[in-house]
Amino acid sequence: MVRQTDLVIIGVSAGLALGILISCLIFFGIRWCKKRSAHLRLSANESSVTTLPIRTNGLGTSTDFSASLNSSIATSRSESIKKSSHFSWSPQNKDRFASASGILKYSYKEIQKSTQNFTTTLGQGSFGTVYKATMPTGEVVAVKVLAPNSKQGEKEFHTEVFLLGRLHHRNLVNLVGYCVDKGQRILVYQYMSNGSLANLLYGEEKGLSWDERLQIVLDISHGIEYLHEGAIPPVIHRDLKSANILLDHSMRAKVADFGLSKEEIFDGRNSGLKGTYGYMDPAYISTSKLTTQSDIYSFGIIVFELITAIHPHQNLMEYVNLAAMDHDGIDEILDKKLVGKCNLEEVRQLAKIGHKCLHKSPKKRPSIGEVSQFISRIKQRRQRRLTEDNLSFASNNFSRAVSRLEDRQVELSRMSTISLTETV
Ligand SMILES: Nc1ncnc2c1ncn2[C@@H]1O[C@H](COP(=O)(O)OP(=O)(O)OP(=O)(O)O)[C@@H](O)[C@H]1O
Repeated sequence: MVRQTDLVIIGVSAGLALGILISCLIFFGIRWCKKRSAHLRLSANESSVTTLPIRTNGLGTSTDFSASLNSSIATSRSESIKKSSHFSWSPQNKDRFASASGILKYSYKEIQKSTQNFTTTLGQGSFGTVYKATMPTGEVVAVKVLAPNSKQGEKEFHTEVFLLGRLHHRNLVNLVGYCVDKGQRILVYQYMSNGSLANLLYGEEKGLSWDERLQIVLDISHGIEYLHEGAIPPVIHRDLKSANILLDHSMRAKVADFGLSKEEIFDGRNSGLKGTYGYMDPAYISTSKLTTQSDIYSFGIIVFELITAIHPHQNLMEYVNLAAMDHDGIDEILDKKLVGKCNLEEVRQLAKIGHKCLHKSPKKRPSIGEVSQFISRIKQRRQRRLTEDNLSFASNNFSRAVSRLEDRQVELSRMSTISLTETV
């Protein structure tokens, strides 16, 4: 016969087991629900972002623009996926592509390892510290770690990831990944080995050639053209400046920091004055009305930085206004490193574009598409002139060689006549 105490023990044990089972079911049930709702939220975000259209026509005559636009959007995502050879599309790895258009999501540990425990500092910005990192694929990237005291909130950080994730162009510094882990927020960008335009203009370096400057200003205008005329809704950078233009290994320029700490989707809302002193459109300062034309103003300032190597904080505008009084006024404020090494007519043409961009009235400033066309024309004319110069140099050389040959022939025939006379 079963004793009464045994019955009690069996009853208590069964009760306990049942209790544990029910608690487990509740615990896992809650976790599943949480995961599911997070997943649904993410999917909703993804679809809302990936369906944001990118305009591919009506971009003026900027020749390679729409092609590069289409291909850059289509290929950069799949390339970044393909490039990660260590990475396979398995259900566990699905999380890596949680962001809008497939930019990679990294763990804090991965970032820590790739930056050798955050010892490879590239620089310091208002957002936080930037480190050089080598990813497991061998790809070198720049990693921006949001400072813990940064005003940039969680929500804005995610907006940036979703916004930058959909913007891809050869003249923008692309966002290739991000990390939200262990209370840290990190952005992973393409690495730009030649640093910022500001460093190249104002640093100790030997200086940029006129050819390089023309290519840089055209690259910048193409980057802005994509933001203003390629993206829907248009994206206003709001902080264009030489410090935010980065250069890659072949000195091609890319616009950086777009939207990092600025609300930039054009929605007509007034979200407070944002930008950098010296680059900010005076019309925007006085009216608080934000349009793409404010970026054109800042671009105009960069044009004159490239011509003069005078920083806007060193009275650049005063020099520029004085120079505007004469046809050749700009010659007086030309960067010393360019004197005698550039075509002054081209400098004046570029300065003319710069002046148009700085027009007091935003409506009278050219669109970025027009700016790109003006600069392209200067480059094309330059190219033609250089080719003609080369041809005429080659033909001069040829005529000199021919005349030397003729002289030689005369000399030879003269010598043979002399030797004949001597024999006779
Ligand atoms: N993608 C990159 N590749 C290489 N270097 C970079 C990259 N991004 C930033 N840097 C370097 O890191 C430094 C800090 O950059 P960051 O963009 O954070 O600040 P900033 O633009 O100089 O200033 P702010 O954030 O105040 O506008 C700069 O000197 C820049 O040269």
